[in-house]
Amino acid sequence: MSLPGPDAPAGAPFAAAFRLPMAVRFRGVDVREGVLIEGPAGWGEFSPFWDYDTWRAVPWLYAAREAAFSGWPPPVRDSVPVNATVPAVGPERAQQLVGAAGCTTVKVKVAEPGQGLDADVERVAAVRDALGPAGKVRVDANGAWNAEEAVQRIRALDIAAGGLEYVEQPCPTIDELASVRRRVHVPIAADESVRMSDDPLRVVRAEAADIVVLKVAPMGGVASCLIVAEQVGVPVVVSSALETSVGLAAGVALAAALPELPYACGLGTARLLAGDLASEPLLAVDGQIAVRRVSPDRDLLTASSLDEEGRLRWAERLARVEADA
Ligand SMILES: O=C(O)CCC(=O)C1=CC=C[C@@H](O)[C@@H]1C(=O)O
Ligand SMILES: [Mg+2]
Repeated sequence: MSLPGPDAPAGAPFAAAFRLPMAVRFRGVDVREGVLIEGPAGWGEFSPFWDYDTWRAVPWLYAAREAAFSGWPPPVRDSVPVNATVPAVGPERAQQLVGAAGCTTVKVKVAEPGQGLDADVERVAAVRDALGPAGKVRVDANGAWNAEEAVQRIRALDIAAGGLEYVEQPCPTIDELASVRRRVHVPIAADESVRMSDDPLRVVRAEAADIVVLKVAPMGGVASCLIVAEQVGVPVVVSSALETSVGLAAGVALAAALPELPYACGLGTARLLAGDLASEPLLAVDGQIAVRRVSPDRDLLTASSLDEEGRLRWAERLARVEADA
């Protein structure tokens, strides 16, 4: 089995597997891989991380098919505000990233395996320093802390930041999030508790989150995220799944279609990749990304295409996910 390519029979959707190195290691990932598919509505990206099993990758396929075959609801704004995203790097590199991004909101990764609270405090303080007093600093712990650790660390990071906008997923479980939320004044945002759950509204019913993070690919597309946003009853933050600009365009479409957009979106992640598939990547200018569709550049796609072994790996994965979809 292999992926259909430019030589596929007439009428078959074009699909191409890609591999792009990250500019900075992020969530343990050094390389992004995936498949682009083309349909009558445009291009979609299917790029579930390899730690997503077949069942968890199904929503990524729905999101890619929506982009390629159905399209997205009309936008209500023509640009969306984004945050800069700072991985678990040292304080100097963190300041460089903040300076290069030109955003007034920054999300800082904390609780990286192998690092301690000191490194987080240093990074967060450096980001505040680079941003100035008017900017907003949020942190994301990816569920690494237990409730007790979370309470202590959030207090320390809130001081280092001179005030945190919110803390994303401090603990893994909804019960822990609820307990932490009762004990700190920093707002709690739920990410994994929403995108990895079979019931994305449970976290809010349990009064465990002030804010909900929505990611188009792991949540099955723009339309399904809009339904969650409508039902959830708390503000939402649209964020990426580290896609190329082709996939990021779906997140931008969601942010563009939401009736309210009170927070900067975590969609400024094209900068975390060392390359892209579009000749004009979805990069923020003055902290804003313009709302538009993105098509890959054929030469960039060819330059980033996977080798035979990689194409086979993705063709097999796609077939497994399609069988479950
Ligand atoms: O929200 C952002 O600023 C960028 C996106 C981001 O942080 C993430 C994207 C993809 C995978 C996740 O581990 C990570 C997150 O936890 O939110
Ligand atoms: Mg997160």
